[in-house]
Amino acid sequence: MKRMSTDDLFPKDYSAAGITYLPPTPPPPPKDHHHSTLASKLHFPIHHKAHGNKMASSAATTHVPSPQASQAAPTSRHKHIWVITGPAGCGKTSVAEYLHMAFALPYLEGDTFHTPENIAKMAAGTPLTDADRWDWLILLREHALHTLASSPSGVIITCSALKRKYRDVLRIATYHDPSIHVHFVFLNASEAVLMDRVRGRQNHYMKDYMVHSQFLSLEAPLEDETDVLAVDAGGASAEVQKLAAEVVMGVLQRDGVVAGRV
Ligand SMILES: Nc1ncnc2c1ncn2[C@@H]1O[C@H](COP(=O)(O)OP(=O)(O)O)[C@@H](O)[C@H]1O
Ligand SMILES: O=C(O)[C@H](O)[C@@H](O)[C@H](O)[C@H](O)COP(=O)(O)O
Repeated sequence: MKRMSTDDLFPKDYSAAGITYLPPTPPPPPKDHHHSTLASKLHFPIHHKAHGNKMASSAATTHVPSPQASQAAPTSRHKHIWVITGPAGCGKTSVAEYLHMAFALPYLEGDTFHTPENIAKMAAGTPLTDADRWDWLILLREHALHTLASSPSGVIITCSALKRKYRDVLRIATYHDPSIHVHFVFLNASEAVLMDRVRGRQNHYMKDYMVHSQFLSLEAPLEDETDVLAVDAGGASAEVQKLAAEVVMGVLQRDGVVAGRV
């Protein structure tokens, strides 16, 4: 694998490094059906939509900025790294694009930080090993930190972060600056649901038969991972996006955020 230079880590031209700043278009309307089965491995309260669920009823009252009206980003006491996590097909990209618009925060797409070797491996149907993932995770963490320098209120990144030790690599971001807070928005849905979604996705190197390997690797977050915000990702895109935005907004409100114009 190619060794990283400082220029690779902190390039002048972000687009060349795969950093995605999406254009200001609203997310597409929902086009799918609700599936409610949850991964049995999860040890956490999960944020559901508001149907007789205690967690959801408080979330339902949280005001979330609409994606079309997000010019004024909320200001925060802390620098937040929002890691949108979960196995392939759980909706990381879809949720990250929504949060990017809703909160006017930069967004780094984790898939674009893989080496060509890793992409070729996954495209050929071979799951990555721990050794394949370390440099990817570190690169993503360093880019998130670099992005915070110009966007101090926060940055959104997508990263499957399937194992606890991978999440720990991202948590090291807080060593650099105690005002940095890392949050994992864990999108929780069943293997069958994700298989269906990945099967329906076009032009992506990750094929549906890779979903099983992702679940074999998955170490769903434990209760002591207090920086995890678990969201029921089994529903339609619009529902999942809204639940994710609500948990983010909940943190920002607790953080004493001054809400921007919404
Ligand atoms: N909640 C959802 N319900 C149905 N389809 C979804 C949902 N979220 C995303 N999708 C679709 O499923 C596929 C995988 O979603 P994506 O956001 O790329 O997941 P990930 O980034 O986690 O691999 C895409 O085709 C996307 O449009
Ligand atoms: O969109 C997807 O299908 C996923 O995001 C997928 O690409 C993936 O999860 C990785 O980036 C591979 O790395 P891991 O094997 O560590 O998940």
